[in-house]
Amino acid sequence: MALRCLHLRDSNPVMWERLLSLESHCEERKKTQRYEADRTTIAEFVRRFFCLQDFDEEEILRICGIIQVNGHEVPVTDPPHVAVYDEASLLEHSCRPNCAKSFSPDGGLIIHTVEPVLKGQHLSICYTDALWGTANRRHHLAETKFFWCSCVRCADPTEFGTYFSAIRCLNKLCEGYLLPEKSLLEEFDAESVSWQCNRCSASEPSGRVFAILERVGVALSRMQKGDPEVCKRFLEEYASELHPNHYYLTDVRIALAQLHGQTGDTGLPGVSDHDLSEKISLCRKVLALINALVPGEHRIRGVLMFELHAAVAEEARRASNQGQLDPIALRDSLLESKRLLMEASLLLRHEPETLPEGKIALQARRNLADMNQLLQNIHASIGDMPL
Ligand SMILES: C[S@@+](CC[C@H](N)C(=O)[O-])C[C@H]1O[C@@H](n2cnc3c(N)ncnc32)[C@H](O)[C@@H]1O
Repeated sequence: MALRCLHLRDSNPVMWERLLSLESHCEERKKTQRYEADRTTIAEFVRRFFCLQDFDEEEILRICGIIQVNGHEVPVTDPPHVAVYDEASLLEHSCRPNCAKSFSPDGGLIIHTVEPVLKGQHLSICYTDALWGTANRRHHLAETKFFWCSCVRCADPTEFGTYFSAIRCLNKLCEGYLLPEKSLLEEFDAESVSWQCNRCSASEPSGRVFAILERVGVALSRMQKGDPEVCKRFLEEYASELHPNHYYLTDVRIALAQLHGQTGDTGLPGVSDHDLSEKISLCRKVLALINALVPGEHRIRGVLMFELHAAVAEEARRASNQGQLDPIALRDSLLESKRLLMEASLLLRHEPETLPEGKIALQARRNLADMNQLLQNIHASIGDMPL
C-alpha cells in the first residue's frame, strides 16, 4: 500500500497532492512503537530493496501515517485490502454516527445516512467498533487516530440509558450498576476514573473493574462461539457480574440469535419450540438495544431483522398447523415477518453479493416474493383485501 502511494508522486502528481493533503499525525506517531516499526519494516525496506533513495525516510513515514489515519479496510477482496478515499477522509468520527459505510463490489466506498441529517449538521462515521464498550473505543481511537473522542455517546456514561459498558455493583446485596464517575469528555484515559454505583454510591477503583472485564473478556475469547449450549452457559454465568445489556453479553446474544437454525442441516424447522422462541426474544432484545445505542450499525441490524423475520414466520406456521392461530392472526404474524424482511432488505441494499450480508440481502428479496404470494393466498382464503 505504501509503495503504491509513493508511486503516485511520479505517475499521478494530482492524486499525489490530494494524498499529501490528508492528516498523517506524524508528530504524535513519532512517540509510538508503530512509528519505529514502520521505519524499519517499511521506510528502510522500501528505500533499500526497491532502490528508492530519492524518497527520504520522513516522507515514507508520512505516507504510513496517512494510511494509518485515513485507511479503510475493504472486505471485498480476499484477503481484505486497505484503501484511502480522500473525500470520505473529511468525515469525522462519532461512536453514534449519522452515516454508515458500505463497499461496492469493485471496492468503491458508499456513504449513506442512517438517520435524518439537518442542513449544516456534521456528517460522521464510526472509525472504531461501535459494539465495543466506551473505554475500549476511546483507547483504540486515541492509539490509532490520535484523539480522545468527545461524542454524545462518550459524554454519557450510561450510553443513552443502555448501560452498555456497566457492570453490577460489587456489593452483592446492592442491585445497582457501576459506571465511570464522570463523563469521558476530557482528555483522559478511562483508567484514571473511578467507577460509582448508581444505587448505593459505592466507588470502586477502575483497576478493580477492568480486572473483572479482562477476566470475562478472556473467557469470551476462549469460548466456542459456534456452539449454542456454550453460548447459553456464558450468558448464565456472567449475568451475575455484568449489566444485562453489557457488550460482552450482547456479543454472545448476537451469535446465539443466529446459531439457532444454522447448526445441523434441518434449518429453522428442526429447531425446538423453546429455541425458536429464544431466537425471537434474542433478536428483539438486541435490535431494541442497537436501535437505542447505535442505529448506524445497519449490517448487524439487517442481519438480525432477517433472522427475526424467518423465526416469526416459522413460529406462526407451527401455531397455525396446531390449530392455535386463526387465519387472521396468521396473516398478522406474516405481515410482521414481511415488514422485517423489507427492512432487512433496505438496510442491506448496499452490501455486495460477495459478502455474507449481501447474500442475505439477495435472499431477503427472494423471500419477499414468496411472502407476497403466501399473503395473497391467505387474503384470498379469508376474503380479505390485499395489503
Ligand atoms: C480521517 S481524518 C479526518 C480529516 C481530518 N480532520 C483532516 O483535517 O484531514 C481523521 C482525523 O480527524 C480527526 N478527527 C476525526 N473525528 C474526530 C472527532 N470526533 N474528534 C476529534 N478529532 C477527530 C482526528 O485527528 C483523526 O485522526
